[in-house]
Amino acid sequence: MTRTGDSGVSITTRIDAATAGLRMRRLRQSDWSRRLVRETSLTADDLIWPIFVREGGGAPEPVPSMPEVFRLSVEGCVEAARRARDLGIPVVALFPYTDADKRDERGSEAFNEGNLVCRASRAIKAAVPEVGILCDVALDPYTSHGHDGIMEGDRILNDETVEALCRQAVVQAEAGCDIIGPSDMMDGRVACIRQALDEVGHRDTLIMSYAAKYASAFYGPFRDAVGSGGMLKGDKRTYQMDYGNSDEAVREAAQDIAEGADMIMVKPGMPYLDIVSRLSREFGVPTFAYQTSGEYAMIMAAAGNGWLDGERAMIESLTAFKRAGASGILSYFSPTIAARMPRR
Ligand SMILES: NCC(=O)CCC(=O)O
Ligand SMILES: [Mg+2]
Repeated sequence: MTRTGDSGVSITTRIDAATAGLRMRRLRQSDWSRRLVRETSLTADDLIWPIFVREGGGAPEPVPSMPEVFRLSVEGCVEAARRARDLGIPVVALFPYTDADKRDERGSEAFNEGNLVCRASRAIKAAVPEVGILCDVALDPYTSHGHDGIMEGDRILNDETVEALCRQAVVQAEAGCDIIGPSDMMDGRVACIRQALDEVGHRDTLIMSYAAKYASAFYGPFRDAVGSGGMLKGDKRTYQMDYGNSDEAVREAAQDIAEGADMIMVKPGMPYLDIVSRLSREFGVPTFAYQTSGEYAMIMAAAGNGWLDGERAMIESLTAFKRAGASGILSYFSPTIAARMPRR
């Protein structure tokens, strides 16, 4: 059938003339052609799975604001690491739930070589050595005020905090942690941590710096998960970045790379894809994105209400990180996704 416009010229002729015969929809007409030309795809190799560890044994404990996410015993973490290995997920990231009675002003529990993260790390290394372990370096899981550093009045002290972070990094590396993830946003911490690790012989321990970590509303459920929700006094805007800034992220990343970061990270993820894209292109250093607890909770809540297809939304969101230039993603969806993904 030939349709004609007002002038009597066929629409087909007009479109062909205007597009020089190029019809973009040809490539989208079937599943095989879409698969054939797809530019970006996701595999289990792209995933880092953040897990929450708690004291005691027994069943996994649900995190109310993160449906289907649980706080695990040390033995549960070992099970999770086995699952990661079986699913082809290269790395698990450990986050401790710390009871109020183990927290203090200076976050001393961070240097306890028998703390939860260290015990979980040792247990995983012993049982599942083929899975990488990432441990955050920051004091917030251990401070009574919920800040990432040491406080004086209402100020977070940079240099005193960096000294503490170096001790924390060494304790974690001693416990088998493969990747140190400084998430504190103090200045100069990457160089000091690198030096501290090297001095005690941990030259091969990697550093993935949270280079551009924004002061964000998207961390809310995570703070519940690790028990710092109610504790935080004020906010983190004097050390985490202002969400209006992009050039500043470039300067932050340049600094961390110059100080010895092997990999960099942007956090949060979905609202900051422009930053992921900019940093990955600008530096060509492996760049990761953290799809935060708030992003996870949004998708899960909407899916739980039947407002969107959760399965499709999670795959789309994670693929978008790769399209933006991320080498990989820290995501609470990791095991669910990996179970549905082809292995490279
Ligand atoms: N340093 C780790 C985090 O702050 C995670 C935040 C989140 O998942 O919301
Ligand atoms: Mg910095």
